[in-house]
Amino acid sequence: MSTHKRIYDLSPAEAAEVENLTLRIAKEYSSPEDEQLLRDLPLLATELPLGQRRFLRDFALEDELGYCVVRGHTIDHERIGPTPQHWRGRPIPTPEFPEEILLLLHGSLLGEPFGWKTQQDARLVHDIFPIKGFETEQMGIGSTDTLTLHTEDAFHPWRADYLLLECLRNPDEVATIVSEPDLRSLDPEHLEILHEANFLIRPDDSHLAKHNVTKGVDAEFSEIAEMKADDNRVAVLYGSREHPYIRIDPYFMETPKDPAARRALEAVSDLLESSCLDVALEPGDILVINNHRLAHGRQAFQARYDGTDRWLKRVSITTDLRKSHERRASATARLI
Ligand SMILES: NC(=[NH2+])NCCC[C@H](N)C(=O)O
Ligand SMILES: O=C(O)CCC(=O)C(=O)O
Ligand SMILES: [Fe+2]
Repeated sequence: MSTHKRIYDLSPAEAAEVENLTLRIAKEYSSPEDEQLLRDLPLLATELPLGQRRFLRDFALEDELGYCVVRGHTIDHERIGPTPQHWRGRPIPTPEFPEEILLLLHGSLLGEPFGWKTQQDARLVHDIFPIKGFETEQMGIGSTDTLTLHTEDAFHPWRADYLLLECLRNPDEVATIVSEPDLRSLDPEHLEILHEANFLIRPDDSHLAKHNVTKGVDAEFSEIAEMKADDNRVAVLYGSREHPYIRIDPYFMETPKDPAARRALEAVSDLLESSCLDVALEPGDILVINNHRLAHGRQAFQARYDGTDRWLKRVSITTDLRKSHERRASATARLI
């Protein structure tokens, strides 16, 4: 059992300190994509309270828990304004640039922020809010259907090591679903099969060309299209046998033809479903997800579309930028 605490609650004094820090940094840089900001993040993060930094570092090093929450940041609802209708066409920087910096500072204590050329028009920090017309989609912008349990970008070998979700607004207390299964409870025969490369995980719909207007990334979208049909089988469990890591997104996986593989996938999917917990994020919470241990999703809800909708910010963090070198434009570029 891990000794790491699940929640770090900032004191009011710490929250004020952090707010001043992010407001100051926002004046010194131009946007979340500002290359100088990305270079400076770990240097700037040393100004976060020590307890907060230690909490994140311990979470990462112990590598036991699937998630933790840093709670108590101040969100200035006046300044950030209403929840937008779409993530496209926002001003640069956005009014919530200080909140984006806050998310990036947390990420920089765990690794390097990166983004996808094929997702949210290649932006580094993503918006998660309901968008009209996408209600029933299996994407963060959906609402009326449960967002089914998944590893973020499970299909991709360069998926995030950590995924950070920051809550700006959540008036209806819509829960993020977390599932941290005790994989050791699985049948040894299933465990064996899940550790072998038997499974096809397809790209999810957020990476489709039709949801993006980014120019000059035809090669990347073609690659996604190929990954929808290839025969690149992967293991669902990996790492140690005693405390395995998991990559899974049952909704976007193919049912294995082999009956034993099919039964093993069903068993781990059932275990995931029976290990679910609701975490309703509060404004000022940052949910830190260990993307090798936790599967996550979101409860269904009714969107308001009146500027008061639930609004999260999301960023992907890698501990190893080098593995995606071939796809990044330069050593310091963040888009893959
Ligand atoms: N089971 C799923 N719904 N998987 C896809 C997850 C949503 C996706 N990560 C997005 O950005 O919208
Ligand atoms: O809205 C949430 O709480 C989670 C969203 C999510 O998992 C996603 O967009 O991939
Ligand atoms: Fe997700």
